[in-house]
Amino acid sequence: REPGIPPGPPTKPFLGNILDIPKEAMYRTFAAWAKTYGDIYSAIGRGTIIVVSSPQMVRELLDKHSSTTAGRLSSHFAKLVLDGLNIAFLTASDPTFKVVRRGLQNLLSKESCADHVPVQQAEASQLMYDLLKRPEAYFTHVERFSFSIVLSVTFGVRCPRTDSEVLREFSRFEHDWEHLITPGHHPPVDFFPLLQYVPETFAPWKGLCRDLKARNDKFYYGLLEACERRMEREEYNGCFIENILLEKEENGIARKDALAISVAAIEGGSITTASFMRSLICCLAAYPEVLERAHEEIDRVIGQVRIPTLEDIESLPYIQAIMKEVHRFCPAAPMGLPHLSTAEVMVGGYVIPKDSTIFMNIYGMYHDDRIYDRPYEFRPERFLDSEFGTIPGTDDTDRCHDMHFGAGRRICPGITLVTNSTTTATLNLLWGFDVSVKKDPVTGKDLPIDPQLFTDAFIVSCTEVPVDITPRSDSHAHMIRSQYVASREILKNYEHDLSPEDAAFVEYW
Ligand code: HEM
Repeated sequence: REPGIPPGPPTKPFLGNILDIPKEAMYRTFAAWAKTYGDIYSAIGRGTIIVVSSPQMVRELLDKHSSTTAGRLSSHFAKLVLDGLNIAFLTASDPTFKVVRRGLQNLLSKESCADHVPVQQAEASQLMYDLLKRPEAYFTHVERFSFSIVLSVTFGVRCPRTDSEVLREFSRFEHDWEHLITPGHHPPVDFFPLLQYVPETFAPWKGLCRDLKARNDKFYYGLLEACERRMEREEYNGCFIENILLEKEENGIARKDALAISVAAIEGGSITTASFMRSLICCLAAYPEVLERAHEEIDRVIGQVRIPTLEDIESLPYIQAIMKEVHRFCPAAPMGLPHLSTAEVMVGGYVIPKDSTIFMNIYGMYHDDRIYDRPYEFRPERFLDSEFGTIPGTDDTDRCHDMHFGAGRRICPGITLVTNSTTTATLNLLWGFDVSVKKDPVTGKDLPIDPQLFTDAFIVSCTEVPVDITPRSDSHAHMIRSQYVASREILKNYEHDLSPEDAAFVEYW
């Protein structure tokens, strides 16, 4: 440990804390260490790691010093595979970073997001219809829903089926990419840069990177070219790529940058949105009293004769509390995305050296029992008892509702889009369905589920659990079908050049 840096767990010679940091569920270890070492502590891994574990420290280090803490770690694999196409791996001084961030502002601003609402509502209608038909596949239905929204608003095409080739290809790439960058699966090239020069015979990861790059390019340039071909045929639907290319003289955004902006939205917005919906469904099954109270509120305020829409959330405080509690209980990115300090900074009397990796301990902050009463229980009413769900009397200075979206210059740009998607889907789900744990066919008792068990990935959710998702009545089911029929008018605008299987699906649903 360098002198003056925050304290932390004892280190071993040469290895620092590398052996203490588990590859899986690292956020649980970070949360436990915060109890011993406080709001800001350090660990030694690939260089100095700084972990911030209170809203005040987040404000100090990531917001106030954002000009020096908005870097990202360099990744040799990201350079080889993504070739600058994914903003999450670009450092803030990279010229593409500014262009992509500005483009995302354009695509995801509050005003632009208002234009995306009809697509989100229509996709939520299909999600409800899918849940009516095949509730047991809820895990993949929400994946399709999330992916189709970002695909529609960027490239102007949708994903009608959970088996659509475009989703299969995307998921396969994400899976292989995550495997490639998970520590322990391949030699740590960033740690020992000389490994870059090992001949390919002894470095199978080099071939793998080439293969992944080819697949990634084929996937995204394929979507871009399909959009350009549609534009040549003058089949417009107002998607982001169309707008950028039509106004390229005025906006000066190059084709590759337009692509990078769309890639950012797809990579950032697919799995995260699905993760929220997956955790919501698991928690509703595990806590039936929450669902009962949500039904009571929605029946009282909305009634059973219309399906709620986005604006209705304003008059449904308990459902707002449920949504906040899902983000608290299972934050999709439990450690955010690591930032890198690009100069030395002083915070809280400690030195944060240049090139430190900074993690925001989102999971730890949301599960601190000094701040949240019974943090491991799903209790939406905590957000009715106090604004931030904290124990009354807690010092809420610098606390905000968006902690799970990161901080500083790299804060998630998709907050409005995801809030609109998840709110619409949550309202539709709660209005129309009962969600309960499946029963054991022999004993008739609920099958055991554990909402504390999260998927093992960088973006997490509650795990897939055996649930029954059933319409609340025949009348609810009938209205869900009618809403889907009506939404077909909107969805059709995004159904160009479908594969024969997708075309058959949208015709004979
Ligand atoms: C539940 C949903 C979501 C959660 C919890 C979430 C969370 C986060 C977090 C924690 C970060 C890292 C912020 C930081 O470095 O401080 C991030 C970055 C990012 N998110 Fe989200 N996000 C969600 C949805 C979305 C959506 C819908 C989009 C786009 C349509 C999106 C696009 C991005 C992008 C492009 C970045 C990288 C920003 C950068 O590196 O400058 N996210 N998100």
